[in-house]
Parts: sequence; C-alpha cells; structure tokens
Amino acid sequence: EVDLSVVEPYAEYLVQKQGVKQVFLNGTTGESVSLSVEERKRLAEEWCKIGKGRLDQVVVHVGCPSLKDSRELAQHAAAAGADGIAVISPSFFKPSSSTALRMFLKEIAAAAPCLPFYYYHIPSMTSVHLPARDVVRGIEKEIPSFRGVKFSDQDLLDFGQCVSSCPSDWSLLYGVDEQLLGALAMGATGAVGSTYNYLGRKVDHMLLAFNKGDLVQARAVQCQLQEFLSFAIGHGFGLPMNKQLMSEVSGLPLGPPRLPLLPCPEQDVRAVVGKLLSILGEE
Ligand SMILES: CC(=O)N[C@H](C=O)[C@@H](O)[C@H](O)[C@H](O)CO
Ligand SMILES: CC(=O)C(=O)O
Repeated sequence: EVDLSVVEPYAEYLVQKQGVKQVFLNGTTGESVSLSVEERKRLAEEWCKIGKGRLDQVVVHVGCPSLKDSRELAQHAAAAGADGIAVISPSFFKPSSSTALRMFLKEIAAAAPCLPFYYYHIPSMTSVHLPARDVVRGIEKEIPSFRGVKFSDQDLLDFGQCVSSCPSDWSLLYGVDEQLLGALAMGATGAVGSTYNYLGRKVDHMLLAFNKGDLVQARAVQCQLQEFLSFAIGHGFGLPMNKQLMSEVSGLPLGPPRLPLLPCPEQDVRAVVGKLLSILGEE
C-alpha cells in the first residue's frame, strides 16, 4: 500500500542530503503504471503540498493506457499545483506512428493547457521504438504547452537530433544515468534518473565540473557511477533493487515494490549497498 506519511521525510532527505529540489513523480521509479488513478492523485497532492517552499519543481507523470485516465490525471495535477506534466507512450496497444502518438499526447496536454508538458521517451520499458525526434519535431505547433523531453534511451543520435531541432526554451532531460556526461556534451539541460535518489549529491559534482569545463573531473565522477551501475546490473539492478537502495541510504521505510515485481534477494542488495557506500566514501 502507498504510505503517504513517508513523503514529507523523504522530500526533506532529498533536499538536505542529496541537494535534489526537483522531483519527477509517479514515473518509473514511482511505479506509476502499477498504481490506481486514485493512488496517483493522492501522491500528486501530497508531493505538491509538501513541495511548497521546499522544492523548486514537482513534475507529475500522468501517462496511462487509457486516454481518459490520463486526461483526468492531467487535470488533477493542474488543480493540485504541479509545475509540469509528462507522458510516456502507451505500450499494450502501441501507437503505429509518431503521428498517432502525437495525437494521444495532444489530447492529454489539452486537459491541462497551462502546465508545461514533456514527452517521456523510454523505449526500453514501453517497447515503442518510434524515434523521439519524429515525435517532437514541430510538436509545439500542435501542443502550445510543449516544453521538452525526458529522454531515457542510449541513442545519442536521436537525442542530438531532438536537441538540434528544438526551440530554445525546451528542457532536454537525460535519463540514462550511466552515460549522462555524453548527453551533457550533446546539449542535455538536465537529468532525471532513478539513481539520483541516492547519488544526487555525487552527480551534482559532475554537473559542476562539466559547467566549469573541467572534463577530467566530470569524467572521474561518471566513471565512478559507471563502475557502481555495472556492478549493480550484474546483481540484478532494476526498480526493486533501486527502491531497496533508496530505503537503505535514506533510512526511511519505502517498502517493497507492488506485484508482479518482487524484491531482490537480500544478499544481492547487501553486495550492491557495499559497492555504493565505497563509491560514496571516495569523495
Ligand atoms: C529504465 C529506467 O528505469 N531508466 C531510468 C530513468 O528513466 C534510469 O534512471 C535507469 O534506472 C538508470 O540509468 C540505471 O540504468
Ligand atoms: C527515474 C525516472 O526517470 C523515473 O522514475 O521515471
């Protein structure tokens, strides 16, 4: 069951311990597609309420297989005071073309026309492999509130073409934590990722170094992250393990994932926690 009582201490932890003041809610890590519409609304309300004066931005993912549910969540996010909304492609009945996907996105954006709207591209989860560049090129003419892409894919050719064709006020948020530095070089304006729940501080050092033009330092941090993630992937890293690491580092009980996901075996989690702590100790 969703436990709303941990939202406030978790938000405090993100701000105080990780330097994270922008939250992407009800996405992959938040198990959105396993939650009911009602649960997603309660979470959005709680985070928007808790975020006031504490967080800079709460962006709520509102994508659902049902267009009607998505529109309802978009409207609700606007009323709850969210700073933006994002949508992934539906994945059981898949859009047959980028035009079909744009039509779907447009209907949702129209339910909350005042909120900045982001397309959340994550083909490894949706199995919708339409190039993001085809989805977003010129989309601002159809969706006036369109403001960017959360790009969770390794294809830097596709990412680069989103960057080079987009209006200057878009956010290009990269979402493959193990290769963020490559995307920064290609023009990413920010990052959203599951590991920033416990590596936020660390990655801030990389962003700082990159912004100063210190590529040697930035690469050193990215390589540490790669070492950690490649170890974790070897031990079954995925949403359940990520959640276990989030609980471990924050000290807050975030609970198990919802079925059909299962928690990772304790011995794998212990090994990965050990690796994580050793990397965090190498400041
Ligand atoms: C598939 C997936 O969950 N992607 C996340 C963001 O979207 C990433 O943050 C990854 O979890 C991370 O890069 C580790 O592979
Ligand atoms: C990590 C991420 O991008 C998500 O939870 O959606």
